Amino acid sequence: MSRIDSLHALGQSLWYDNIQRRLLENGELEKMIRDGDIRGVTSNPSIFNNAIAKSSDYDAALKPMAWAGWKAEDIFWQLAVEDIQAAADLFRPLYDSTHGGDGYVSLEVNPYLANDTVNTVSEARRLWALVDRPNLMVKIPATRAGIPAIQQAIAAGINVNVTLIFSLQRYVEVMDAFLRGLEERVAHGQSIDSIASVASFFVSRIDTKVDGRLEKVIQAEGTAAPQAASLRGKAAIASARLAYAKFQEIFGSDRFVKLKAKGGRTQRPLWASTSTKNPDYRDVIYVEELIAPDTVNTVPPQTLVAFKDHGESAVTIEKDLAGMRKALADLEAMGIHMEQVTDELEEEGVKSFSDAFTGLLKTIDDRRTACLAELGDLQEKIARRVKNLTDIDAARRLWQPDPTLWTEDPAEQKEILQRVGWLRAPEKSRALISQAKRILADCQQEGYTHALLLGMGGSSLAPEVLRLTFGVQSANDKPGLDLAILDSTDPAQVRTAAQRAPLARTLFIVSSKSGSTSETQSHLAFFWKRAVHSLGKVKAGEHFVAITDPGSMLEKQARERSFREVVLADPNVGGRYSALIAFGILPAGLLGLDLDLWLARAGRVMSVSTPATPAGRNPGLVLGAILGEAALAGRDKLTILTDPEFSAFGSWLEQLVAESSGKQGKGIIPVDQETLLPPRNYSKDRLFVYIRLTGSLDEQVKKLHAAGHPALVLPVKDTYDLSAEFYRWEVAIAIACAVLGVDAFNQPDVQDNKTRTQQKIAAFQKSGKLDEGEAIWEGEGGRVYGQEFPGLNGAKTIADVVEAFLQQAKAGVDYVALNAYLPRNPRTASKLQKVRSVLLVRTGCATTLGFGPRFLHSTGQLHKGGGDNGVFIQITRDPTVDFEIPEQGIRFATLERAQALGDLEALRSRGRRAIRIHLTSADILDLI
Ligand SMILES: O=P(O)(O)OC[C@H]1O[C@](O)(CO)[C@@H](O)[C@@H]1O
Ligand SMILES: O=C[C@H](O)[C@H](O)COP(=O)(O)O
Repeated sequence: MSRIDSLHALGQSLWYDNIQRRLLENGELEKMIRDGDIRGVTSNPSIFNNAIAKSSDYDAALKPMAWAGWKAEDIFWQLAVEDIQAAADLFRPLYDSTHGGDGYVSLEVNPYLANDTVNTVSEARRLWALVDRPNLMVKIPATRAGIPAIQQAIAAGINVNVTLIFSLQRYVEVMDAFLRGLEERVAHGQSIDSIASVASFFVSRIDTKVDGRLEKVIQAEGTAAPQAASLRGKAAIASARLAYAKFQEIFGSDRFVKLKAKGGRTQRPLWASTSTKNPDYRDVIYVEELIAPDTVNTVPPQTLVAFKDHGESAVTIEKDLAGMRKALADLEAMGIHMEQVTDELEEEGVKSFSDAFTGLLKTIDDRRTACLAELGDLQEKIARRVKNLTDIDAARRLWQPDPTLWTEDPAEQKEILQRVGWLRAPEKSRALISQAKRILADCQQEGYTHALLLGMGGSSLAPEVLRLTFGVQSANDKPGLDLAILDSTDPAQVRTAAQRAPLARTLFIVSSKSGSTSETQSHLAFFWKRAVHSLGKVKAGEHFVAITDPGSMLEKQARERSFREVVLADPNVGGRYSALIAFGILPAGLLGLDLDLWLARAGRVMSVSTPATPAGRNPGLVLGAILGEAALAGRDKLTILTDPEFSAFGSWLEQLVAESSGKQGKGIIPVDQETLLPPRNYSKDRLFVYIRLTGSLDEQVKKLHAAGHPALVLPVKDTYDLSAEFYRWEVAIAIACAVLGVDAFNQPDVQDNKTRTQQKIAAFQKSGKLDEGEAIWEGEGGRVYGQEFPGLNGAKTIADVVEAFLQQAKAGVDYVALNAYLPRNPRTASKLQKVRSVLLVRTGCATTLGFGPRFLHSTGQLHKGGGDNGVFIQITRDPTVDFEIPEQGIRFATLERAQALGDLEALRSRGRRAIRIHLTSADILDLI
């Protein structure tokens, strides 16, 4: 039997005098409950001050409320209630199994109200309703004004933990108030069997004060000094033991027997303030000396550790009661009057909790102000917008979904009804965990080492972010599969993907919601043929897994070819919102991620994104309000900054933001991976967002703030918070689109590009060549296609062409998009990044970089459907390798070029400023 079990066997429950978000989030509190260490939790304003002011645990939760314009006190109660609810939920099984005997969590009323009966009662009612858990105890101080409040709260059916009890006399009043409350209920025919209460008798503080007085007597070295010395450390235990005797008397009386017959429970004494303050005393003295049936002892962390290590259990409460009485009498005789002592303690107790509360609110207020500064000139707009989103019931309408939140168009409305399944993904996707684990375990056992995911946009971006963020993790004591993605038709890139892993050890994941995406179908054709060729048809199937919507063409193909597994996705989720359903979960599992933790992190954000959450606390809703308002105010270039650990995140976010918002001439332009320059390089069209893990960009972000740029800092704790960010941003974008008045779930301009590409391929299949059109410029190293523009004729070099073309770009309004139909590899990317930085400084415009055809499934929608503020430079080059796409009569290079031509044509059909620069012998760096 553990030391704590022994204590419990004697009738004393140990509660924990501490709460902290970290303990709730990292499973520590849950473990303590499971291990039987604690049977309840108490909090007070000092504990919350300690928890909030001395940690960064609450920063992420505090931000949206600050941005939404909440006051410090409202922020505090929201945070406190969340912790109390979470703890109460963890204790619920204990509460249920003990039929309300234990498993309580206490939350104290506002300490400023300690002398105000009426407001204490209404505060108790407010907290009871707000926390809404049967195992809550509302703490009410046993001040004079508190006594009637206790009675009224009990009569109202509220569980009460009476706090700050120091004197025997007051304790008797507390018990009386409790009984009166029960009696009142009985008189009104109300039940009393579920009402629980404890009376917190504060112990160590009595010794601290009495010992202080004794010390003076000892210092005076008079005749009373030896007796004073012998009385040190006696007053607290004596008072508590006598209090217990009163408890026995009152709860053994006929008065209580009557109530008991109606189901009334005793109001257990709870020994509070039981950490040892004087290091000369045993560190578990206020536990060991007060052990009794029907009691609770609430201990802070250090006392719990000490008791677990060396606490001794025996019923001690009745030990030497006569001696206890004598000790108190001796103190009186010495002029140390307990009534005076306890009056002072009560007053000081109220003051110290009020001071802690004041300090706490001040800390929250400082943090709130700092958060508000991140909004720059958007502050008022955001507060107004969040209020408006509350008024229009945006969260409920998102979850419902009510399509009128986004659109009046009946066809769009119909589609939206099947597009918000992702909201419940953190819960629903739990069903996929065992499947993902099984596939990984089987593959590991069969000697697979690699996976290649074939997919575009929403079907590939999240898996790639996962691979880049987490690397290959270990699962089942072996590495997970080394996953790569292929989302390019560039032949060199197809080759790289094919060469990366030996076919015999590679699992191919064919990922497509629609099942018919042409790039994915081409990749499937290519790799299927290779697999059949080297492994034979039967074995080839074992190397393929499909993730797709039920009934898709891909499902059919996969079944016909006997794929190892066909994972059917939730059809009520659109591609770019699919990171937390099968499209993201299976790859995450194959990489070896801890899927329980992955979904739990997203689940935490989900729990504060529901319609029941106040709008200001909903992290995605507030972020959406900011994104939408910023765009309306001309800050439509969402510039994504991250610490290196999160650097891949932006490529997923690009699609979510651009494809959701970029339509009907509106849109938010995601700017990812742009080199961060000093603030003078930016205009008023920017909204920066910094996903902060280590703070490597703190200094630069500070400078942005100082220069008046809005730059939101979103703190993350570790890489597993990525799932929480996926979820937060999905809500945010859905809300931002509502603010902008666009349908967040369709991509009306993507098809045009596809159709033009298909036409070009059809023409190629007839004539054997692609019609590239007439070059508008031809010179050393390359050719240029598109609409002529001023300055072109005088251009001698490609750099001159670029320079002249970009004369059209308006600083602070336009963005310059570099769209490269080239292999995406580090060398090419770094050259293009260099070009990008030069163009940023030269034009004063935000710059983006996309690789075709990948970006067509990401930012492509915005390029065509968004505002006319894009200036597009396409870059193409003839490939050095090429492969046939089986059964399609074309090669990859032809498909890639047809896509580039279709893209340019689609842009120009909308009057966009766009050229294609075809590099013959010139290098990418020759563009600048
Ligand atoms: O999963 P699928 O159907 O292959 O689609 C891939 C991508 O293509 C689009 O439908 C259009 O670009 C995206 O929305 C989507 O993520
Ligand atoms: O409910 C618990 C009390 O608030 C707590 O035990 C006070 O302890 P202290 O006297 O150590 O502050």
